[in-house]
Amino acid sequence: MADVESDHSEDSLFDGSELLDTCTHLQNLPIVHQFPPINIPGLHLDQEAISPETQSQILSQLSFDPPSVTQHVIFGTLPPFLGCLVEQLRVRAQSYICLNTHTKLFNQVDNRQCIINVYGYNESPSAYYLPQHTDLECFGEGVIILSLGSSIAMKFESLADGANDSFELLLRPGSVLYLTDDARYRWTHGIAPRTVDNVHNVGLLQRGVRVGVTLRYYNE
Ligand SMILES: O=C(O)CCC(=O)C(=O)O
Ligand SMILES: [Fe+2]
Repeated sequence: MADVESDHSEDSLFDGSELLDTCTHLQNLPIVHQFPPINIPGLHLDQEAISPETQSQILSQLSFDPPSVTQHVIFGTLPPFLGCLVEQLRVRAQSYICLNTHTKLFNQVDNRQCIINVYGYNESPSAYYLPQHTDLECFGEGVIILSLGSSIAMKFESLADGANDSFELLLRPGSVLYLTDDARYRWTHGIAPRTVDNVHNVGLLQRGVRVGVTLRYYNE
């Protein structure tokens, strides 16, 4: 009897109650969609826009020192490693984004602003947290979000009175999310503080270190 008890306590990662807590926690995770589950004007997700090689090249140019330095901000001319990529995305997006929207995203006279954030630099859920928000008006309409390094779920919430609509969308490494129109102004976006995503038709995906590159225009 004594042997059985000591075997159990030494080998088990969880006691019974912790295991139950973990299962309940996983069951309560929201479903993360691989594709937008509803049609929101101005929401475009290009799942495979940036090759693994280009992602690595960009990541090799960036350094962070978390928790004090988790962000870089660039105003005006983009460094060549980003400028070349934006030019490739501009050409690529012509095939599936209409001219009016494409102009909002890629052909404005204002200066560029680019903000680069690292997520998941430690094990804490809060290292992934981005509060729900709409981007400030001064950034103009077209918002481009590149995801590098690891997948993450971005949450969208409708601002329409009483609508209470929300969903989470998987942003894979190498994907590009474009926000204009309703997606830019009538829905908020953010990232829930979690370390795991429960992805529809895939299952649980552990979040890793992700770098988000957000490109906008800046009208002073
Ligand atoms: O880093 C991201 O993925 C998104 C950042 C964002 O939404 C913002 O800077 O406004
Ligand atoms: Fe944003």
